[in-house]
Amino acid sequence: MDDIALDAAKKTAARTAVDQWVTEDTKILGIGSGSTVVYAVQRIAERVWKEGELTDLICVPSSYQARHLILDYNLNLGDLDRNPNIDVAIDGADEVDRHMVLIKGGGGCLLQEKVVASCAKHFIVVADYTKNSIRLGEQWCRGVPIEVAPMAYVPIKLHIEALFGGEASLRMAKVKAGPIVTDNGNFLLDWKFIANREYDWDEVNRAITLIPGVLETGLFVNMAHKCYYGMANGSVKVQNK
Ligand SMILES: O=C(CO)[C@H](O)[C@H](O)COP(=O)(O)O
Repeated sequence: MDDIALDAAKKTAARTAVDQWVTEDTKILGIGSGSTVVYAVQRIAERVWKEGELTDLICVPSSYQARHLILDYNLNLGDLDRNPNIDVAIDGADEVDRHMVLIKGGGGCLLQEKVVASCAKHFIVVADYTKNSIRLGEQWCRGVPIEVAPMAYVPIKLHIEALFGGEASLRMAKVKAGPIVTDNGNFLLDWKFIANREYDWDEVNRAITLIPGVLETGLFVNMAHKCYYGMANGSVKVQNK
């Protein structure tokens, strides 16, 4: 499947989710990050600017990327100070398992994404079909992103490896020299867990979150309400909890 077909799948999933979940009753919308969410924002802008709907909708971003998208499409920009009760949040995912546990943070925005999702009554995931797995790690090979305080990344890495095996490595920037610095000024570890080991992701998430210096993990457990996958044949598959 080439990039054009994958993009088409992302677009169909995002547009379908927006049309099913964003209504005139939706006052506050959380906006996730990544390439699939761009199509969701485009569809919202189309409904606001071409169809004259949703004119009072306030969009709360989960990253600088999301903030810029909201501004670029001239939508109403909100924030959690003024809009802490979100009706619906729409976001992408790197992988989703059969229990709707997500890996997020491939784009490095997991901390704010998890905060925004946690403030939403309904958290809706949009993705192409390559994200839909039985088990985590089946298709996504880059591990679980973990946002950490810069001075603590080595002890955290050693702690995670001792607790759960695998290998956690510091995410390096591609253009800038040195590590990626997140929107919040932190570093990212990508923890490649042991494939084929049965992990209890809720327990793993709680244990990693308790390590001093960990800000957040990219494991989203019991958060997603529904996942929309754009399929290779042009249809949309909906996964429910
Ligand atoms: O978690 C994320 C960013 O931190 C993204 O939602 C995730 O990486 C999916 O991105 P894309 O829609 O580009 O596949």
